[in-house]
Amino acid sequence: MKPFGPETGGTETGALKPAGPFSAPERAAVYRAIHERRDVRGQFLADAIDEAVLSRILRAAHAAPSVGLSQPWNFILIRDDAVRCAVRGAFERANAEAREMFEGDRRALYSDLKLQGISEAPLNLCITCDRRRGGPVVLGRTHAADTDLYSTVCAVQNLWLAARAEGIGVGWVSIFHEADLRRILGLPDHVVPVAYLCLGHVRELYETPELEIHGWAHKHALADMVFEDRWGGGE
Ligand SMILES: Cc1cc2c(cc1C)N(C[C@H](O)[C@H](O)[C@H](O)COP(=O)(O)O)c1[nH]c(=O)[nH]c(=O)c1N2
Repeated sequence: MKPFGPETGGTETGALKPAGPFSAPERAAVYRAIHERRDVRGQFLADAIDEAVLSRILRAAHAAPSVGLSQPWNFILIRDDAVRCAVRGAFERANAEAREMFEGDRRALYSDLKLQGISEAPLNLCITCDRRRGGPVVLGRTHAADTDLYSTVCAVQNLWLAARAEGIGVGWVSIFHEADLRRILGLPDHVVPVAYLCLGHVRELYETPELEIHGWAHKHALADMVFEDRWGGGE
């Protein structure tokens, strides 16, 4: 079988199908994936990810919504140690610079944080956005140029949630000079590296975000984030 194909679903008949709520256990599973998803840096097991599992989570990413159905993403699967080693070097360079951007206690705390699992994770994956995908004028992007990037992030989130359901941990690493990633991965100028991800099986995950555990940041209450009708709640 060709890897990652063929597509299933999508009858293209234009027929509607029932779309009521999921059953209670199905809903619970969806919310569980959402609430138990974590950014993983240090819990990766060495076991390779089975191709069937990888295919399912890539298919979930590829099912994401995209502006004008442009599907601007590509998935670069990185297993070569030489490539990872170069990416790890790019991270170390940027991370040393990042550390200097924080002052005092924050700098010390930053130094203690583990912010990537590039070498430990059995698979690295770069999800890119082709800014030319769909041609010069894309429906929905005519007045919002960055919607191709937003679409790609939708694919990232789909993959992250599907991975959680499969017992695969995902860690997003963004501490790079973009030019370094471009050079190492051979990206053309019109392709943006949106997400560099580390993937691998995990047996355990933290219950709360690691940055919260280490006192770097805390989760905000939903009630503080919801406004009515206009910014700030309309006082
Ligand atoms: C765009 C983007 C970029 C990054 C991240 C996330 C996102 C969305 N995160 C993970 C981030 O720190 C994490 O999502 C939050 O701390 C919340 O934790 P949970 O994802 O809920 O575990 C992240 N984590 C990390 O250790 N190194 C990194 O470079 C990044 N970069």
